[in-house]
Amino acid sequence: MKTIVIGITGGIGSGKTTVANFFKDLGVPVFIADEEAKRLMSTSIKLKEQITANFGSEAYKDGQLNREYLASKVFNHKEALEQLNKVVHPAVAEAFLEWKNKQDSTLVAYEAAILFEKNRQEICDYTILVVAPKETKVQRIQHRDNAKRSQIEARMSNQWTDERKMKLADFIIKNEELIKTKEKVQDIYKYLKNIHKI
Ligand SMILES: CC(C)(COP(=O)(O)OP(=O)(O)OC[C@H]1O[C@@H](n2cnc3c(N)ncnc32)[C@H](O)[C@@H]1O)[C@@H](O)C(=O)NCCC(=O)NCCS
Ligand SMILES: Nc1ncnc2c1ncn2[C@@H]1O[C@H](COP(=O)(O)OP(=O)(O)OP(=O)(O)O)[C@@H](O)[C@H]1O
Repeated sequence: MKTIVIGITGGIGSGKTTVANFFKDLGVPVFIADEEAKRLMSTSIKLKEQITANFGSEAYKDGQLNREYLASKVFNHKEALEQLNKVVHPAVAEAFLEWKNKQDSTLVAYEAAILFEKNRQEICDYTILVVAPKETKVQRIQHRDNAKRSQIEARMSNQWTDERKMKLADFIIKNEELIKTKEKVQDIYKYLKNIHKI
């Protein structure tokens, strides 16, 4: 039977992982691209070599991915970010396909910050865009990661605006009140189960 892929995306701090976790609670297996990217960047010899060649040996500290260093190199330099995306994204895409084939579920979810930007909706049957006001997103990330506003805004500037992404999404979740977000996830889940007779 065909596996139905729900793509979950949204800007930094919108609440993608929160939405993905609500799907997980309903039994939907979730692939988190950010996490898989970091796992591969820490374990794949080929990726490690490519990243070190492009960004220098500081990209790894004691064998571990130096996230702060890489973030400082890429989020204010479009070409550097493109360079990193070019080596990491194909590896993540391959890992997703392998993962998908192993799932014993008709519905699976693919959560990624960068989805429409890289035309990854092509691998999804449905897409969900998670949105929240800019100030809310900044405050969530400041609170969660103790990040500076300038660092958050640098990442935002490498992502499409919500308005641009809204035109492409099948479902939009306005993630403000958590209980409403949870209900919306349940509604989408029921709708998909119903139309696919799962
Ligand atoms: C530079 C890195 C090491 C910084 O790691 P860090 O733990 O600080 O951030 P993390 O990966 O958890 O991402 C947090 C948020 O940053 C933003 N972000 C991450 N990667 C990108 C990107 N390529 N383009 C735009 N925004 C991005 C997203 O909003 C994301 O949700 C990491 O973001 C990275 O390797 N990014 C490039 C690979 C990538 O695109 N990963 C995302 C999914 S494939
Ligand atoms: N509706 C909400 N109300 C209050 N806090 C929320 C809500 N949604 C998410 N949060 C909190 O905001 C932070 C960011 O949420 P989450 O990690 O789900 O976002 P994300 O889009 O996956 O972030 P990132 O882009 O950094 O990966 C988390 O600390 C989360 O607990």
